[in-house]
Amino acid sequence: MSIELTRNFSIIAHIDHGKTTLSDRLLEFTKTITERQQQDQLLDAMDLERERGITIKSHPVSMYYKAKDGKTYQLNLLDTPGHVDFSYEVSRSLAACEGAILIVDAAQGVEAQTLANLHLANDQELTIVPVINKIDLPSADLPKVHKQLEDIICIPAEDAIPASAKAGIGIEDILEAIVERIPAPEQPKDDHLRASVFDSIYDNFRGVVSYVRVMSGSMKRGTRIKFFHTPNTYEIKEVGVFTPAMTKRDELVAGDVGYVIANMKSAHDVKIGDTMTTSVQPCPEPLPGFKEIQPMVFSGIYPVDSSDYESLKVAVAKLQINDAAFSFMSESSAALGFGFRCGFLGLLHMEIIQERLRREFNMDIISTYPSVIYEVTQTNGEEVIVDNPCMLPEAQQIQEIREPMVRVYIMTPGDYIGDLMKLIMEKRGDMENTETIDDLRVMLTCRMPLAEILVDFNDRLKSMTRGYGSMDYEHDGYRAAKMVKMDIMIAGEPVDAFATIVHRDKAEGYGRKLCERLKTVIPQQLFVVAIQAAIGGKIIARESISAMRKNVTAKCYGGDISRKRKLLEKQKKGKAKMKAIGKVNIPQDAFIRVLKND
Ligand SMILES: Nc1nc2c(ncn2[C@@H]2O[C@H](COP(=O)(O)OP(=O)(O)OP(=O)(O)O)[C@@H](O)[C@H]2O)c(=O)[nH]1
Repeated sequence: MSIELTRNFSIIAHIDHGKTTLSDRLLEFTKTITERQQQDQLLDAMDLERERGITIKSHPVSMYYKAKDGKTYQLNLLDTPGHVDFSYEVSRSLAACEGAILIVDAAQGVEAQTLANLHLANDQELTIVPVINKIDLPSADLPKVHKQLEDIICIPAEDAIPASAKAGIGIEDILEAIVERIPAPEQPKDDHLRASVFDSIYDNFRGVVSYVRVMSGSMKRGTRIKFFHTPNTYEIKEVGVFTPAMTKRDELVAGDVGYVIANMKSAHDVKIGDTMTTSVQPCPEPLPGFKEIQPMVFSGIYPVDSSDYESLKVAVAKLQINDAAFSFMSESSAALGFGFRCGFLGLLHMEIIQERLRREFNMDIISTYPSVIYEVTQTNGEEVIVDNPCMLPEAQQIQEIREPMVRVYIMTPGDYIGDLMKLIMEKRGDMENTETIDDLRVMLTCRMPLAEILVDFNDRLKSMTRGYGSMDYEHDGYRAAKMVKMDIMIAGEPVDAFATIVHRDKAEGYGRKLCERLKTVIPQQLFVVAIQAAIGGKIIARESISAMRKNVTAKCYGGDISRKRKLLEKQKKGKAKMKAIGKVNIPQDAFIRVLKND
């Protein structure tokens, strides 16, 4: 297919505005996929994605469309993950396109994620084709959405294509707009191979499959390739396109979107955003935009039963071969035994990995409170990066601690602004902008510490706005803050699994909460147990559990010795599941309960 007849595009949208439904309709209309296949494809999707109703990852697809001008075009649709954890992948997919369809729900209007996605598309200077979806809904309000497009996004309302992905309205108009409005890929300036790797998956049988957009040159089976950010060279075993199944082709040329299989054995052999070129005649410099993926959120993962350590090690290593964004290192904790310190792109990524360990590997795991990365300047001038509260240098050795920040976009009905501003302040955020979107809604922009939105910010936003508020965020550098390490001591012994880095002003409140919660999960002992929160040796919160003599046989009056024995047996078993912290026995699930509840 000649380059003038190729169009590369993505679909961007707020969650639930109809991206998946529209993609399916485009595939159906171009007869790329039959209804029967569509069902199969749905069955193939990861369980997790279906349960959560979000698309985490999906394949690009090539379709052929005979346009009204009589010519047949190859349209390559690159899907983008719809979550900020994967925003680097989104930016690489967008960089491989010339245009994007921007879907806006006719009833809901522009949302926070619509804007965040649009920023990413504008950064890549893509041609935007706005589509107003769900016009079949009785609550659809086209004039309102038109006004929002003009006021907020600065797109002329007449450019927007009214559509219903569900009812099949406007599908042909969208395809025509892709052909007419989105430019063909640029003619390459020379013949050097330059292919941008925008995603990769790991296949148990074929190893790494790289998804690429070829910018110039060509490649086929036998071509020797190399990258700019990994050292090795590889020989290509197979190239092909997505129809949507992987379909072998003789060659990929400039303008094409397809896949490359070379003998790469681990997800770490190829980095997303890197440039693939030939090893014999490499292009002089890489394509722009590469970034090393940095994990932003860390958590310890431990086997509940310490004899499962080896199996857990095998499981995390397997996951890492699949997922280059996931990292781990062994660590040990006095409270939890041997386990791993794991790095994730964000909270959703963390949950996905934990779920996969549970489901695919049948691991019974416990994870510690998530932590972000802190940059620490020590008094001796040395810089250290801290991802584990236990590794924070002593207070007197610290000159400055900087924490990661995010810029948050919040869309909310105007009535809740007051409450939301309070929440933002409580979370140590700074308001940057308030903009009226329409008669009902307002968009707030603020800068907040990443650590503050990690756990419950979105939930509180949702409940505060009765579900009408939406948010999205992007990473925005580091800022100095008064962070301190808070220890939790049980009967005088610090328990490393509960150590956290908190803001000095919030330490008391958080310490009190943790102590109260621990009090409810630690069983009474034969002596009084003190639960204390401390900063650098100074106690800031305290609870105590009164002593009790536990006599399990008390209920068995008199005779029945076998029943007595049974109860004693049971008590012994119960003891085995306890973890001894100093002289206090803490039930294993106490950690789970306390850490989970947050
Ligand atoms: N009434 C109506 N409903 C639609 C239309 N398009 C999609 N929907 C419904 O809206 C819901 C969300 O659609 P999806 O296509 O899954 O949304 P999405 O944007 O792909 O969501 P993510 O994959 O989570 O980003 C589904 O229940 C669809 O059936 C439409 O044109 N009209």
